[in-house]
Amino acid sequence: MNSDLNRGGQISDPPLLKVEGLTKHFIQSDGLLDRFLGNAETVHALDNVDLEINKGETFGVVGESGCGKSTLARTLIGIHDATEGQIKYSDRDATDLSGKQLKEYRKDVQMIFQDPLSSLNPRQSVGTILKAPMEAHDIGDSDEERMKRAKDQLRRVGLEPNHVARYPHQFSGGQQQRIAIARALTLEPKLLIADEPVSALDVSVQAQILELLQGLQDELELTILFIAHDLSVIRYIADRVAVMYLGEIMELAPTSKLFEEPKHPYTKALLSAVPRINRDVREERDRTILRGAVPSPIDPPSGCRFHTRCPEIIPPEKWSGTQEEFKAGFDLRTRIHNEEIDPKAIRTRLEAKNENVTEKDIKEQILRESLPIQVGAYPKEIQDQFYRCASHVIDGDWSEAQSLIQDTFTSPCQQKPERVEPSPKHTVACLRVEQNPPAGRTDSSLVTDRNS
Ligand SMILES: Nc1ncnc2c1ncn2[C@@H]1O[C@H](COP(=O)(O)OP(=O)(O)OP(=O)(O)O)[C@@H](O)[C@H]1O
Repeated sequence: MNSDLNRGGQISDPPLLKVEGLTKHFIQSDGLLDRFLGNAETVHALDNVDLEINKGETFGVVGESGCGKSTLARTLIGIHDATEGQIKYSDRDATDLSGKQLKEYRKDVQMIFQDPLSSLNPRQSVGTILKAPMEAHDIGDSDEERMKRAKDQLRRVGLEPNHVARYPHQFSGGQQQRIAIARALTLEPKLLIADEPVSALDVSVQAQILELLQGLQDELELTILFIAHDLSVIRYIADRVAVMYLGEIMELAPTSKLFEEPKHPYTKALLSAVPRINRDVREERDRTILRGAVPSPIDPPSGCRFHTRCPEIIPPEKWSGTQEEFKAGFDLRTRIHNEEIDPKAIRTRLEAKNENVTEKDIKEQILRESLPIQVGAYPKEIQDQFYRCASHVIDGDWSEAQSLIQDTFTSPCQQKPERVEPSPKHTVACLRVEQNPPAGRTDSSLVTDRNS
């Protein structure tokens, strides 16, 4: 963290890195024939990501496994080609560099990884490992000078200069990460991309590496893009944070703002799972358990990608029940959409207890298992609709079941939300959040208004 920044990167310089509409799709197939026959699938690893990283700040990216954090890092550094979008580095388009400028970008932007050992050649001594990038970039006039620089970097990261003679396996995990950091520093980078650099380490070692990175940042005026799934690590190190879900940024804010006034329901759910650090502060936060698995990035939900799991999904204008009832019905809709109900298995389970199982029993059991609240809570016409859906599921007629339930359970959240700025430097992609809300108005009051 840069102490000169007021935790939010409020500086007037142009950003060091500016990303606009960055998209990375992977084509997944079993081979050329699949591609030829059109059987290949598209993995939406990253979609339409916009962000700016200011000089000297630590920009955090957080999200669950598979949300696209590493893809973002690897696309920024050029390991993956972007499918669409722009990466501007010091006002130059980094997706379109060649020759000297490309070499300069590759020198300026360095990366460290979660597992340092896999990025360190086990057959090379630490000295050889540290000299290699200098050789590739013509840094240092002689081998002696490069070796001297390698020793200086080892000292800088808290290791001994004579460690140049040792091999990676002779070090602990924390020391290996220090070697990886030293190697990145040999090129005097301006931006260090750290992809989960502490998540494989013991907690005490994690703290040492985080302190080392902070010290290096102050000493070398480094800009850091820090990727983690651990919110407490991000809270400790980052000036600003982007929260990712299924390849998209849901919320981006200065760290203190994000932790104290999260706006997006996904951020709120993530934060609710973090144990309270300050036990003196009686700030009770109920844990939000998100129902359902993260959807596949091959077929991500339309609109807000979080809507299928969102505890605050917005009912349509015509909905006259409660939000909780709508949410439960929408959960059933999602299970039917994903064909996640197995009526044969339900029948077998029921028959193990009772010989005379009727279709009505199976329908009731389907609704007991897949509708999070009791069917009796709904008006008669919706109950009838649920039973008809269950009949179609038993018949294997998924498309009938799907179109029947989507008539009632359709949400405005299935449309892409605009990004809004509820306060300066804080952007959120959620229909519940208003641009510059008037003082005293909470986001959840929107729901009340809709349903009143
Ligand atoms: N080379 C690839 N080919 C196909 N799919 C990929 C490739 N790399 C990543 N993906 C997919 O893209 C999605 C995003 O992966 P990514 O590794 O960026 O997520 P992540 O947030 O870094 O997760 P983790 O913390 O587990 O590494 C995942 O569904 C992943 O399976």
